[in-house]
Amino acid sequence: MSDSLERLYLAVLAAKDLDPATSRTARLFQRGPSKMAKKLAEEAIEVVIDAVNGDSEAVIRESADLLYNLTVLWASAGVRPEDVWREMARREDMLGIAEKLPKSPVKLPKVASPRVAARRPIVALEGRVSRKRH
Ligand SMILES: N=c1c2ncn([C@@H]3O[C@H](COP(=O)(O)OP(=O)(O)OP(=O)(O)O)[C@@H](O)[C@H]3O)c2ncn1[C@@H]1O[C@H](COP(=O)(O)O)[C@@H](O)[C@H]1O
Repeated sequence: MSDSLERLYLAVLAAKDLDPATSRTARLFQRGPSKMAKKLAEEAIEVVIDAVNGDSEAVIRESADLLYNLTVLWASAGVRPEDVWREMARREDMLGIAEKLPKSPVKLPKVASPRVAARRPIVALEGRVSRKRH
């Protein structure tokens, strides 16, 4: 996956200075970051709609369009795929540390914290509302 995104990113860089009349990518670079952002958002919304409609084939197609538009915005913003991979690796490392936390049960404080106490009336209210509905 990261290999094909890197190839796509390089293809986008190679196309950005082509003739906007023949290259979609060059056209997006000519129109600038706000147009790129709009296209990216449109593709994201299409993925969301297709997912909600249960159309997995369309989700796959629109996801590929979404990734293309994401690489265009990265290129415009001076962000390289490896910058994103580094951030992902950093997060994986953090999760790795979390997994190494002691597995013995954590003792809860005897007195509920103010946050938990403050939530109690809301829970009771929710209970009353749902009883009225039935
Ligand atoms: N990989 C892609 C790629 N994937 C998806 N798209 C998108 O293809 C979609 C086109 O689908 P449609 O014809 O249905 O167009 P549309 O969304 O209805 O309408 P518009 O996007 O034209 O407004 C657009 O949303 C593009 O954003 C891509 N456009 C270009 N590339 C690659 O980008 C490189 C540069 O290509 P050019 O931009 O053509 O120079 C090449 O390697 C291309 O293969």
